[in-house]
Amino acid sequence: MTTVHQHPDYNEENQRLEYTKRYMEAVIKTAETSKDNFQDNMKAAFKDVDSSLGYSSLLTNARFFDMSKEELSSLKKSRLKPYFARIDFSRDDQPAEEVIYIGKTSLYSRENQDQLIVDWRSPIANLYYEGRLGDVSYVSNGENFNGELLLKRQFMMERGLLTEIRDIDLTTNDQLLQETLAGSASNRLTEIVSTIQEEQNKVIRADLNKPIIVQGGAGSGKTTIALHRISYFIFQYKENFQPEQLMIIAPSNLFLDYISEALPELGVENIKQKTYEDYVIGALQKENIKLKKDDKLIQLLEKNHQKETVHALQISKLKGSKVFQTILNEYMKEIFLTFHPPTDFYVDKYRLYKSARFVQLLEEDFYYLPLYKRINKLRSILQNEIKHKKKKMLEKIEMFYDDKIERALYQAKDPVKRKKYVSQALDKKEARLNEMKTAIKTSVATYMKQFPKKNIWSYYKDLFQNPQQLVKRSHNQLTQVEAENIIRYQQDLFKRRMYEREDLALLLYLQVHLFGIEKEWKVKNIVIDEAQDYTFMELLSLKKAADTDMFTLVGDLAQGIHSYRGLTSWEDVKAEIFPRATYTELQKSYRTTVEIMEAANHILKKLPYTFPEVKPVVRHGEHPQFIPSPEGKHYINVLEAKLLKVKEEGFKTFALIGKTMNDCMKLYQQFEKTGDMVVYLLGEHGQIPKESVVIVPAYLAKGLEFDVVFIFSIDEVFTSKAPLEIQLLYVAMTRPLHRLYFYGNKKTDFLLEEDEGW
Ligand SMILES: Nc1ncnc2c1ncn2[C@@H]1O[C@H](COP(=O)(O)OP(=O)(O)OP(=O)(O)O)[C@@H](O)[C@H]1O
Repeated sequence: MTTVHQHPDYNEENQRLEYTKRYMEAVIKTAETSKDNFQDNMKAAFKDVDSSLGYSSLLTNARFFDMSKEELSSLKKSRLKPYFARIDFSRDDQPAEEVIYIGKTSLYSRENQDQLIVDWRSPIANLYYEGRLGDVSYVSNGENFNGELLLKRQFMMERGLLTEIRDIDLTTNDQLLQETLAGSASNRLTEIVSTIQEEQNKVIRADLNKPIIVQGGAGSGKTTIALHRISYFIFQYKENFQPEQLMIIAPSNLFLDYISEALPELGVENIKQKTYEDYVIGALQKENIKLKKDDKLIQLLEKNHQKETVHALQISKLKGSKVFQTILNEYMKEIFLTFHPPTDFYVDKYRLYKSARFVQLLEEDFYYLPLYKRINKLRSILQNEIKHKKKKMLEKIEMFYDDKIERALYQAKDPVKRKKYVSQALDKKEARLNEMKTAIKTSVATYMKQFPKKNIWSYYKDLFQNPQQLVKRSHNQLTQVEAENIIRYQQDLFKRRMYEREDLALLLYLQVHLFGIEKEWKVKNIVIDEAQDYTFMELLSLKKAADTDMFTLVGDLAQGIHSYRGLTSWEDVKAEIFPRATYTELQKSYRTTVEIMEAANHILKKLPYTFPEVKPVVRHGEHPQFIPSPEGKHYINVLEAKLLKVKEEGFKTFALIGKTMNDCMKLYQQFEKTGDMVVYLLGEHGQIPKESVVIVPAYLAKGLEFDVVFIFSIDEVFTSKAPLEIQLLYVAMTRPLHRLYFYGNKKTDFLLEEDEGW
């Protein structure tokens, strides 16, 4: 094996690294103290360096020394590994070749603005991810630059020292990737900037002004690249957007906790992170909403699930489907009609506004506003109108009576009569003026009173009153029976003052169109992980609420365990919600070994419909293994013995995955009773403890990964009768990085064939 010192350029690279580290130190120190100290800090950093190397030429005054807190913090983080790659690029239009060092953050020379380290997100760094040696090009600020890529080099470093230099030529496959993947999961996602693959890079850097939908197999890096795309977005648009204007929506708080570790590394920790429920509850400003437990999946997994469950699932599917878009749109048309005034607007006897004009403003001019906001606008328009005409209207009355009085004064001969007439006219004038003043004060309020004043909750309840009406609103897409079922189901919920998850999207859709939502819930860019688990209506209402179509949707239909309500294809989402979206598929998987992925692919074939096979990057490991488990106390002993063994092998994270939470609780209790090991039972809201053994049901393990996974069965077995169970098993089998064990009574409990050799 060659050592790093044997690389022909070792000395040059080592010096470069030393120089960069020292320069970084001086910059960091200066940023932390005062910019006037830069020279002194530079002197201190290079004090023991041979002056013949020419570093003294750097000791000129810093012409530019501004650094944001974020820049300083990322610079500090990359002290021990300032860069991970170098490319040499000879641009066609320039005589000298450029030597570019690529790192997680950029570093400029304060003296001449040279880039000592180029950020991985910058345009030229794209050559590292996409370029092969030879003719290449890259685009920066819309301009194309052609040239030749002469060198592509990777650096391994430990504690700031070079441990390996690797030159990538046309034939070497990506060893760095292989090595990275062979490492252990510290239970969390990390950044992968040095090993991003070409197909992944395309997603990360895909047009930032367009939505993107990524269908990617298990372990293809969807979560990881979605986070890198945000990081890339922030880098490109840091001048225009605050991180708070970006948002990640993830399936559970557990999942948010899981990804949270990768966020600071990527400089995106300040973005909004929410579950869908939390987002909607926040946007509706209804913290105390009583949400029914979202347990339809769990009920479906129970051995003898009831007819009601099937019924409830059908309702979920309908409520999430685009049929409800039609229903809600029709419903809103009806609501709008209740705001068409039957009469013109009068103040006293004066007609100030025609109802037709009112309707025109409502339906056309203020079309962009939510209904109740339009009504507020119209109220102000009427008030304004009065304000402008008030004086004139009062004057008209005054003039009318003054005129009368004057005529009486000149024309009436009899002084008594005249006096009486004038005094009556004066009284009348006074009375009319008072009437007018009252009308001026009250007419807007009176006029507005004819419109309904309801809140979102009563609108929502009114939607589910009459089955025929619901069928009609659905343009006959719902049958009478379906409509009756939905209404019965909803009224039962309303009686208990409850809502369920599927109501949230519909409520949000109505809220956006009728009342609008506060600005803080509008964002510029949204990333949705596990997007296959969302319904059509959820995605649609989110787009409307956030007021952007700039979505990055990543998901895997093969893992669609919520497909009873969620998506079974991306078609409608692309065609009807995100027509501008680019669609990409990722079929290569980076998480697990060939052996485990093959076994998982084999299980997926049992589904009645097909998904393209996921291809693992070539990394071999042990075959998955079935371990027959004895009954009773022994069960835990055997499991613990195996856990200890794999721990000794150096693996760090372990999950015991069961089919249901019930089975997980049973295993957990057995551990508590008879086991010696500390294990954690993961729930929806938990956090994932580091370097420990966790017990988790398969549906919650979705999206997570562990070094070693045991899929166990105590009372619950996987059957191939329902696609859901096959998908759930597939999800569980694609969680491990290195090892997979099945732990139960018989192989067939995990849909494995008895005669399979393992
Ligand atoms: N280019 C890469 N270099 C190194 N590691 C990678 C790369 N791409 C993905 N990985 C690793 O592969 C694993 C799977 O990635 P990730 O969890 O993002 O996949 P996913 O597509 O979201 O998976 P799933 O759908 O199964 O949850 C992670 O450990 C990630 O760090």
